[in-house]
Amino acid sequence: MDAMTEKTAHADTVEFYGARVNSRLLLGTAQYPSPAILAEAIRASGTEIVTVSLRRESGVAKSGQSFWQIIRDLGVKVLPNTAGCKTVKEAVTTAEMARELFGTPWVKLEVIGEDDTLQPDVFGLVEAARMLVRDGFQVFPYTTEDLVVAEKLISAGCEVLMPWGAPIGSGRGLNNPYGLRSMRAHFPGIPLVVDAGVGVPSHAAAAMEMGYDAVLLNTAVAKAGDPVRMARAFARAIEAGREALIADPMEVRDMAAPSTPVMGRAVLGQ
Ligand SMILES: CC(=O)[C@@H](O)[C@H](O)COP(=O)(O)O
Repeated sequence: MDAMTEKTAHADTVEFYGARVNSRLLLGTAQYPSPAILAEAIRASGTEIVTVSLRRESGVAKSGQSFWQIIRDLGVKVLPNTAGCKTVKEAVTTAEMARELFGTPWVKLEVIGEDDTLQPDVFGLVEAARMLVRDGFQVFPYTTEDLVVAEKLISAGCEVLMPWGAPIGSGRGLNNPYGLRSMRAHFPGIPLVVDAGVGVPSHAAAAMEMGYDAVLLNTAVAKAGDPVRMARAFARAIEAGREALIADPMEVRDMAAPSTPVMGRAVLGQ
């Protein structure tokens, strides 16, 4: 990389609702073996935004306190989520409580429509997004790669979209690369974040190579044998994928093209 490209890559930040961050990795905070490992994984990931479930906070009062202290000490931005909410009413109420508790207008909006896949109820999602935006929230909707739904979310006032890679916790990676590519092409100016289902760093790198602005993940780091090392691996993969995109990858071709040009003919064995 020449000095100029290096400078450009380093100045490469991303903006969500006017907040500019350097790291394109957003990290979930559930299911870590211990609060200490969670803190170390957050540090190793270099993330500047962590997503936090209100249910977890209010459910476990005591560990909730130390958890909140850890997040505060790390100085990262908090993106409260409505994880596990299945109705519009539940999601909106959870978002309102989260705003009060965490003091941020940001909300990662999940309205879950189905238990086996935990896929979004996109009808409820659009309705809840509309209500929350009207109420002053800055909504990060967990959605599918459906372009019609995406248009409706944008009309509702969402300035970021978070299509799923695969079902939450599945680790399957990018189930529908075609759909995700179409979405990127269709919304060139909207920050797009692949959220959920990412299993290994190469999945995250692939999302970045497609032109996604960031990746949100939780289980792949929290459930790794060594979450701290895995957090670091994801950070590097996301940087590599982003750098590759900026570097403008070669065209894919069907036929071979010799990478070593041959001039003349070698005369051997005489
Ligand atoms: C923490 C959170 O917001 C999850 O609901 C998110 O969608 C991440 O999913 P994975 O755990 O599959 O990475």
